[in-house]
Amino acid sequence: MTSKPASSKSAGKRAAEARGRDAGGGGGGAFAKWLRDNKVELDGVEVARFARTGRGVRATRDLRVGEVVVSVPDDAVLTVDACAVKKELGEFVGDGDDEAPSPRLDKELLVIAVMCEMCAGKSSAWCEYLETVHEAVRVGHSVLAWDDEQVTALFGTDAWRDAYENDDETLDLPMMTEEHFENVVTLFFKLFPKLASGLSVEALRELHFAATAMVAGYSFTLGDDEIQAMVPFWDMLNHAPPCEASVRLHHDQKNGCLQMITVRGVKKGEEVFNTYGPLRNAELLRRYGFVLPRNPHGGTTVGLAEVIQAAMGANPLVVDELPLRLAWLESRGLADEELSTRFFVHRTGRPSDKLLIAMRLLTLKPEEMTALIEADFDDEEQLMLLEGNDEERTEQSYMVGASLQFLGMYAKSRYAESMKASRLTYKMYASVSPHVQKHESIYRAWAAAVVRMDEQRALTKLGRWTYHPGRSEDALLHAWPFPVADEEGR
Ligand SMILES: C[S@@+](CC[C@H](N)C(=O)[O-])C[C@H]1O[C@@H](n2cnc3c(N)ncnc32)[C@H](O)[C@@H]1O
Repeated sequence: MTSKPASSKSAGKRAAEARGRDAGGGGGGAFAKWLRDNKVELDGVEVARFARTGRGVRATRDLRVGEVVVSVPDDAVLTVDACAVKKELGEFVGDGDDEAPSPRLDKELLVIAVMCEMCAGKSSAWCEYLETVHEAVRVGHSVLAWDDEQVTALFGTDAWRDAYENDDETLDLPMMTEEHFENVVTLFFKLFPKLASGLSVEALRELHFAATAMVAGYSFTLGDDEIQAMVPFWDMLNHAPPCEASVRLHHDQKNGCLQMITVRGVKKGEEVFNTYGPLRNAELLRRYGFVLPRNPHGGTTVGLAEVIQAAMGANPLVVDELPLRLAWLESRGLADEELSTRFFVHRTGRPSDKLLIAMRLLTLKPEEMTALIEADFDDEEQLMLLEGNDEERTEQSYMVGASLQFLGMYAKSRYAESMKASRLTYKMYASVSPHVQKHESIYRAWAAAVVRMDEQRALTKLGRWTYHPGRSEDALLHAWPFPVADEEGR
């Protein structure tokens, strides 16, 4: 786990940051000139500051649905293909035609591209744009800038796990940042030392953290080819949940530009929102460094190890047959050797279908497990027998329910603070601003409490969901999945 200690910043740097925070407006005249020079067209919108969301985009007149309010020429967009070190990045990864594309590498290459453009300073075609983004990231709350004590408040949350432990290739940045620096970035700059412009390893590390936060918080994934891109001005819009967003994004192939088109009317003076997706607070915090106190998207995940522990609470016999049962789950894509599989619990407490299947399997009696293994899934009669008679189903659903109760309890003990303490922190600091420098630590403690509370609530509700009087056996006993994952090539 890594974090850049905020406390190590010099007083001068802090003062400069405070000035940046107080500067208001839209990143200064240099950025505005850069937008004009690069033919970025704005119609009815401008950069402005808002009390709740900080810098964002404001409507300068009433906007109707279907208007193109921002148009960014393709060649103003920063991608690996457009950057000044395209050739070097190509050499670094090889032509790679035979290899499966790695979604993680695409993002990591854009981070290196951003680093090289920043090292190039004024000679970069994106200089003033990147400076504006860099300044925002320096005064923002990317988890990469949290010190060790601040990070501790996130222990047990999905935000913490995905930022520091999860090595799933498809996850968005930031993830495994320190490993990326050691294993990819240092190799690149060893191969092309001139591109580092004489920066020491430590300075490169710091630049890498900044570039990672910039790509994590500001980049877009474009088109069916999923090209990673920094799109100037598009990235000035703040986030709202999908149902509240004011614009959609569109590539106008004919005119070679990226457009932002309104999907709802916006009154003059109001903020224009993009949506970064249906994201929970754990994701908003990890990727962008902020949370929404009233976020319609929530829930949490539980790990396979927690699921096994809970199942063993209800059915101690699982211990003897664990390898067999895990192999069955693995064959259905519901487990893995490292026990890193995770299962979703909805914000209402509803467990995912996969979690219900795993629990049912882990709490079966040994003879029921044998029948399941021997079942011919093509034989409907056998399948009906497998589903059991009324008495067996009542017993199975009781076992699933009991294990889910244990699961809620066990999983809640993984957090740094109890739910009561999280709620207290949340209430105490409810009016804290993310944009005031002296609130930096308090905002981070508050944001961590919001993330914990969302997750702890979902786990508490998991217990209530399970024993809701209206819950039927069928809701607890998910049908056995067929076919086997391997046979389907999944
Ligand atoms: C793509 S940028 C948007 C422009 C950014 N506000 C700026 O000044 O450069 C994403 C960053 O904006 C901030 N942000 C976006 N949506 C927000 C919201 N609804 N509330 C608070 N901050 C938000 C977060 O700091 C996030 O990392």
